[in-house]
Amino acid sequence: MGAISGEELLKWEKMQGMGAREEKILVLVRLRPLSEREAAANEVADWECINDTTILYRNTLREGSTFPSAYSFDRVYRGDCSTREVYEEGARGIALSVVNGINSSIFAYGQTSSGKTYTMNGITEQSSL
Ligand SMILES: Nc1ncnc2c1ncn2[C@@H]1O[C@H](COP(=O)(O)OP(=O)(O)OP(=O)(O)O)[C@@H](O)[C@H]1O
Repeated sequence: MGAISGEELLKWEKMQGMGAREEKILVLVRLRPLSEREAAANEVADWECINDTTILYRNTLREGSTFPSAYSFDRVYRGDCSTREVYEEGARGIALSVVNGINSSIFAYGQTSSGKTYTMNGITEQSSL
């Protein structure tokens, strides 16, 4: 993994808004692309990433639900983002902060098949490169 540089720490603090000393929890959301099976069944994604921090939820199941809801997070990764990008921007700083003696943890939360294992295995592989 290597040591964390001052530049990386600054970038990490910037991502957290007011700075790492004030913000304790960072919430990153990664959307996964539709699987081949879902695409073959003409399913559509209810979630859409509209910028780096906001996702829209369109409830296609509920009739009369025409207005999408917007949710903001510290960082949102769209379905075509690579695991490398998620690692570099979202996880590397946290992993390396441990080397600097900062207690940190990364955990994945989401419904079944949302990509927790894929992402956590992927960032672990990236960190060992
Ligand atoms: N970003 C992605 N790009 C491509 N495929 C993905 C991505 N995320 C997940 N997948 C694929 O989607 C499927 C479900 O992912 P995964 O097993 O990681 O989900 P999970 O959240 O760990 O599920 P569970 O809670 O059931 O263990 C897998 O086949 C995985 O390869």
